[in-house]
Amino acid sequence: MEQLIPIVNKLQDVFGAIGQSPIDLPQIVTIGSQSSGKSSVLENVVGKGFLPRGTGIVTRRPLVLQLYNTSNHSIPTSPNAISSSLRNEWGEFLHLPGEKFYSFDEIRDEIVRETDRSTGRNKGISNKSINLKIYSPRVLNLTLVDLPGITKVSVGDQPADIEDQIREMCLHYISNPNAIILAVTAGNTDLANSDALKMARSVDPEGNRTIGVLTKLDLMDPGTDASDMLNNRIIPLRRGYVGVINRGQRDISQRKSIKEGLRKEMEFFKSHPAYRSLQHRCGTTTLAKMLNSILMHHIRDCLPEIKNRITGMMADIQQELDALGTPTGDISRATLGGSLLGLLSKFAASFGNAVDGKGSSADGVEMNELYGGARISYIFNEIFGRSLMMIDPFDGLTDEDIRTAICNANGPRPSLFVPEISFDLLVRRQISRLEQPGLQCIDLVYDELQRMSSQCEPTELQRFPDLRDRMCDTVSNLLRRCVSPTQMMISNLIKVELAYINTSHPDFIGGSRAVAQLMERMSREEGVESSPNPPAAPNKSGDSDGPSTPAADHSEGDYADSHHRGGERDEKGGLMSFIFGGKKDNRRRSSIGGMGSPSNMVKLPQVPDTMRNNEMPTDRERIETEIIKSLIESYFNIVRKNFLDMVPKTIMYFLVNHSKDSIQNELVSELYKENEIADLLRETDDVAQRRRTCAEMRGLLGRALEIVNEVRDFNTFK
Ligand SMILES: Nc1nc2c(ncn2[C@@H]2O[C@H](COP(=O)(O)OP(=O)(O)OP(=O)(O)O)[C@@H](O)[C@H]2O)c(=O)[nH]1
Repeated sequence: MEQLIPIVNKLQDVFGAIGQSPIDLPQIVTIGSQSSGKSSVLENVVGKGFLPRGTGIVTRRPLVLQLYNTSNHSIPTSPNAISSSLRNEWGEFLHLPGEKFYSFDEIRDEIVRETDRSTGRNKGISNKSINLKIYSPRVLNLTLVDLPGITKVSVGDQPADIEDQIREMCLHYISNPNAIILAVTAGNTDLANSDALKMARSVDPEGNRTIGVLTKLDLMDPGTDASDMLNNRIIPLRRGYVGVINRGQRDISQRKSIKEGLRKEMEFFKSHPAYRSLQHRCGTTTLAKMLNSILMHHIRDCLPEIKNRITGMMADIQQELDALGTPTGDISRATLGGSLLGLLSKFAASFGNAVDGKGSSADGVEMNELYGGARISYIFNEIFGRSLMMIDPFDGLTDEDIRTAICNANGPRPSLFVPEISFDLLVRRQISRLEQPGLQCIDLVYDELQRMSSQCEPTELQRFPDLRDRMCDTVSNLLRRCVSPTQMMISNLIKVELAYINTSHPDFIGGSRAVAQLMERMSREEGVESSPNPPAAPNKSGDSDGPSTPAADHSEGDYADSHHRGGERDEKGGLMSFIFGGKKDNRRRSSIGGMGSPSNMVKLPQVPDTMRNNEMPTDRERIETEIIKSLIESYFNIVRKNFLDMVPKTIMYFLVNHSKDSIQNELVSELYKENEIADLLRETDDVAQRRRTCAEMRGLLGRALEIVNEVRDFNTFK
């Protein structure tokens, strides 16, 4: 194992430095029959005697042993860890946090105590693991698992199904594909009946991660030996078998060291006639080498992926270093001027491209969502356009308001015709309502341009916060300056509309056609209801379902036709004579008549401060209201259509195109000033620091690649 320690340490160091997770080495798990020597094998592999051993069932809970190498890199210890150079090896139990065990005898005692704590003293078992961490400069970062021995007959407090319970426990650990299975069988027992081998085969049928370990070869009957087994002849395993001799119970009682045990083991195999020719299959050192080799192959299998990660990181760092460029302090004034111009042009160009839809955003959003000019188009069509079409031509205008406006336009005497002045007044009021959405649309596009400008910042700009701030200010000022004329133009669009209500617009319904339509509708309704009465007031928005475009309602042909037809209807009288005096308004008359005969002295009521029509509208008033409404709707639709067309054009001309076309000149005239260039292109300390960190990181990654290559070419058996 010792050979691997420096290599793995080097890799771990490099990974620690570059912030990557270390290689996940396989766990080594021992399984085997009771007293076959599992704990002894593990101890020898680790090189430390700290596991309880003895006859009968000793390991009664899984022991998960995590080894941490403490040689020269960060140690995962508790906060009050003492890193004494004298006491540089210690153990810590999960169930005793913060307590350090510097003596391995004490560790062994604590394992016994903790086993008894949950299983009792009478040979009970438990699948609750004991977790022990060993910190040492002489170990690999490995996890080893010692499991209770497989037994068939329950004794003491053991449950009747002890065999099944232990089997389940073992299967849990050896099923992990990252586990190397040490299937321990005592040499002096029958290999064909080895529980360990049977169990290992059930989870690793190919034998890729199983090593057969034969213990107690020193206890075999004289004249017998394990050469057939070691030669892989009895139950063949892909990785074969290793024969070992652990310290016997007497050696342990006499406190013989592991080192002494290993020496005795070597002597035994060298002097034994059957094993002399099987040295490559004998001894704890051979087992350690096999483990080494497996670990090394595992590490090598991980290397291509690690290498990929490192080269990927290197490319990123190089890219960042390129973006950070040369320190500006080292650059001549003339070159600095060129760099500044370059940055300004790059920004202006990418802003222009973003507006025109030619560029791509720095953060690559163009595949997932709309970007740049496309967002402006969305604002025009989806936000402004849709909202405008949603406006009801009679928004904020009730039939009652219209009636009052008609009365007011009439003045002291009722008019003979539908008073035009009330249409003029009301339609202006409705047209004014369009201004606000137009102005809001400017704000939306303004925000969008601001957003685009921040997305267009070249990455190099991050180095120069002063320049970045000044560029932001310049762009913001430019955009702000463009906003006022745009607002003024949008307001003017409304003013222009209000300046002249063009009732001879070809799309306008006109008075005659409005009347004609109403007549048509009334006669239709009369026909249906066979009612002699004039129709009740239709709903607020006339008889259309909602706002509709004038073009859809009345084509030019319709218009001419309607004039004609309207004229015909006029001559026929009917409704027109009803409106303009042909028919008597009975209700009004009776109401006036109700004011009493001159013979009675009537006291007039007081004149109220605020006067409104409080009677129900007369039929004539209802009809007048309907006519005014269809005039308003028709004219409003004409203006809305104009506005829908003109607002985007105005915003594009005064705000978007103007800022796009003048951004480069603006930036240069504001920021390219001989005496300010050096200040603008001064890097902040953290940029310099970042460049240093990147350079260091690049060095580290280079070193990591070297190490990875070294490990790849390393020969474990040299
Ligand atoms: N002579 C000799 N004794 C051994 C050998 N291996 C183990 N022993 C002894 O066998 C007994 C059992 O050894 P352990 O290592 O505790 O066996 P285990 O498989 O861990 O035992 P459980 O955990 O109780 O199943 C101990 O007394 C060891 O000293 C060996 O190779 N030769």
